[in-house]
Amino acid sequence: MEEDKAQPPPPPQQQEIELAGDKCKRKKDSPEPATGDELEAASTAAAAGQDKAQPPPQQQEIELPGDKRKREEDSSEPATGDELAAASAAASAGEEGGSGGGGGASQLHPMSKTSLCSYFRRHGAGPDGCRHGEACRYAHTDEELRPRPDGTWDPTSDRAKKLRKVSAEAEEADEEMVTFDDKSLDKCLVGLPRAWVTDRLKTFLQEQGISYATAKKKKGMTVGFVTFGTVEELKNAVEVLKENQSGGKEIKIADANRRSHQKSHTEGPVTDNGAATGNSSVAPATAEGTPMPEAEAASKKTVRDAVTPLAHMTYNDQLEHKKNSVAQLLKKLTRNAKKACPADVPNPDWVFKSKQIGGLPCKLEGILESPVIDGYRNKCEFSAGHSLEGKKTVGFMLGNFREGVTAVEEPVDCPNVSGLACKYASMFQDFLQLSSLPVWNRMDNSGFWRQFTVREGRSPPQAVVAHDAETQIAEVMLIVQVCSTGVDEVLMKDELDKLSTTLVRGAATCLPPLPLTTIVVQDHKGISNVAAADCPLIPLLVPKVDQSEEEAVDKTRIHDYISNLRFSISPTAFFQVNTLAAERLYTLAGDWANLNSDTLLFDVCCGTGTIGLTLAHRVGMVVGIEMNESAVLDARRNALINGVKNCCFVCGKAEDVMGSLLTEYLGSPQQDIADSESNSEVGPTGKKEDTVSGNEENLDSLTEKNDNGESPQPKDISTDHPTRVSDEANGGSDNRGSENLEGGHEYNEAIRKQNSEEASLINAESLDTKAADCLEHTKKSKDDSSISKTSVLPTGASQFKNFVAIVDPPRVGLHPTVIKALRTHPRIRRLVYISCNPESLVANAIELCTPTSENREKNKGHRGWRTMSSAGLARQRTKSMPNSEPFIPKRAMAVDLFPHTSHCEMVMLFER
Ligand SMILES: C[S@@+](CC[C@H](N)C(=O)[O-])C[C@H]1O[C@@H](n2cnc3c(N)ncnc32)[C@H](O)[C@@H]1O
Repeated sequence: MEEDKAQPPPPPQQQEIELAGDKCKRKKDSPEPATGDELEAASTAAAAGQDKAQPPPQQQEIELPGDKRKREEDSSEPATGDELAAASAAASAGEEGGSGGGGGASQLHPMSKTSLCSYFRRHGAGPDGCRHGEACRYAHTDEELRPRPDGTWDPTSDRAKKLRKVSAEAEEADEEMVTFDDKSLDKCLVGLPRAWVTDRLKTFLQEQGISYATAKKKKGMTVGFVTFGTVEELKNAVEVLKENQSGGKEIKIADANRRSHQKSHTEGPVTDNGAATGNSSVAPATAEGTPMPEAEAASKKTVRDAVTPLAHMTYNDQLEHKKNSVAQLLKKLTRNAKKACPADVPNPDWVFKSKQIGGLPCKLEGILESPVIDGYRNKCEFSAGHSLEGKKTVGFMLGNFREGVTAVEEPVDCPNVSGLACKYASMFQDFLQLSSLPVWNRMDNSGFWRQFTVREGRSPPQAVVAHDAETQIAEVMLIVQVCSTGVDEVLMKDELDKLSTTLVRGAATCLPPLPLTTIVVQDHKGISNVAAADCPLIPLLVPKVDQSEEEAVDKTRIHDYISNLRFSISPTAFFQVNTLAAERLYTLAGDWANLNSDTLLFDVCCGTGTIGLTLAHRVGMVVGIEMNESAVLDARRNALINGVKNCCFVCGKAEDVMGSLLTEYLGSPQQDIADSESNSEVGPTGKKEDTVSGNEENLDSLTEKNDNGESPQPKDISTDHPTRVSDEANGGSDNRGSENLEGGHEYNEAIRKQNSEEASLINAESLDTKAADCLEHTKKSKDDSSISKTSVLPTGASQFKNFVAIVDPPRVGLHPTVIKALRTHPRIRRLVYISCNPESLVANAIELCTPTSENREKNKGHRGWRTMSSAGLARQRTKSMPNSEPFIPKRAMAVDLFPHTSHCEMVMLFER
């Protein structure tokens, strides 16, 4: 924080660092007085151990908790050890002060009997020992010992030793002494080498793969201050530092609080994750047009630093940096699995072998680079807000709102953003200058214009002439997020029409003209940044001559290509932001999954079906699971437009449907595989046909139920689709809150139309038998219980021999229920985990790979889970994991989908 230097040194009374639970003053003559921006450190964790390597007195700026040995200068009470011996000797020479002696408790000096008598300890009573007997002011036994006025015990006493042991054990068991909360990301590092300067600290953090927002080392002190961008970054740092010591000395992280007078004057942490993705809601801290507060103006962060913090490195260095970070995180898996392994079970082999590969749980095979390094993002979410100068701006936030940073700056010089996206952002920004409606103010949650998203789709691969990412963009979807609360409908419609005209004209007048496929308005009335999936969408159709209504509806989607398949993408569906790198990612996952025509592949968190569909030709059948209904409709449409017939997609939360789907397709986890095989007979086709009792009956009843007594007909999936769309299509209640918007009706109508259009296309004939059965099955999968009731094994499902799951969850990772279902189903032998957040991958992997014991613990509710690290929580959960064969981590590879940022995808193979 450069600006610190400009500030005058604080008065001596500000030159303090407070460590939690123990206010310890720095010496006033400290060689490095705390500057005005100094953090007041409140440490709960710094305590134990730090006092072991105390510097010479003149260097000891900080006393840490546990160092409570400070004595009043005028105290007549010596400490234990030599001082005590000396004092005792003096006492025995007749210099007894007035404080010792016997007498009743009421007359006791407050320090009397609060230290052990070293003479008595060494020699007992008698001529060479303590001659004072009961009158001795020091305690002769632990029983006689009294607590000191501050509640502590003589540190040499058994009692104190026991307490220390207990607290050390508590610390070991509960590493969460640091607050893990996104409101307390300011931390101090204790135990750093004194000689280090800030740059050395930064290098150290980088070497260890610790991401952070800001770091500062106090010269000549053992303390540094680090502000993390996210709780994940903090948790990683805690884990890594526990393992990696500097100069043989452990570095501890402790909570630190900014001095109150500093709070409004320090820069907020800026996360690395590229504001490009989601630093959406932005508001000016001041009235429109008023410059930002001094704190923000003082910020020297550029939007490039905020969005692409690695852009200053060469691409090779970026890759190296990411690979190292991933390696550090992977080591956590080994450590935690070892820690969580029950006492009555030996550590797994891979844990033993990890020593040969530097603590890694398996080989890290490197990092796949992105085929495109600049302008690769096919989706940019620009915030609408005010710049530092108070200008209405469309771009990226410079920092976090919670830290008081609300400034938005234009996306200049952010190498991950395409020129096309910048041009559209600039058009929208120009429009805002003249709009009569205000930009969103996050301070009071008011305003109209909130966010502007540019989504790009590329030409089919055969049409690509040049390898410049920009020239491949063939379709563009613009999503304008507004908040219609309290806004006059006529005015709003007028403004949106004007905006549409501006964007269409702007695109046409660019040289060369910019593609523009569709403009959609999203009406988000909530406070949070992220709009709900069912937030009303209003198409502002791009006017085109001779465009039929049906085509216009279709324009609310764009298309992109992966592995020569065409993907239709609706406004809210997830699609990897770096399409070409995603292609590599999916291919790698497919290669590791060891697929063949006997494989039934579960594509968990499948989005628009990208993974399952691109791998469908390598497997017997794919079952995709996804909670976003638009994405599921996209996935089904994508299967259709690419002629893929062996995929089906289930709409539901994986945690609600996974267990039942596995039981449906693979049989119950408890059921012995051998039994199930012996229960199956080989049918006339040579395929095994399920003869598990009850299935036929259930099949009959299902047929009955479905057909209502009529002969089987292709189903309109919109009529019994388990999601809300189907409810709407059935004339059910529409809770999208869009009835006040003409366009809301229009879009909902469009959705209905799409659904029935798809329904007429997706029928039993267009899919092969297995997938059609799956579709039938899906219709029953509204919730877990309904799935269980529908105990129909899809025709042909029993023919598969190889059951593989490829999971690609969101940042939080897989829900524990999904992990448990996958782990406890013995027929899932292979699992490929694709992760955009190695931290949550590690947590999930701990649960997948830690051996379990026959004597499993009951779930105790995990008190304190809110403050636990994800790894700590995962360890706790392994204790109640049903006894089951653990997976073994086999190989891992990082895949760089996000050049210039610190983010990285990972693929990891687990087998058993
Ligand atoms: C990282 S994306 C992966 C999507 C897809 N595999 C792809 O590569 O395009 C994660 C997906 O998981 C979905 N999702 C999030 N939570 C889920 C849950 N609990 N159950 C099922 N799907 C979920 C999201 O909607 C999103 O589409």
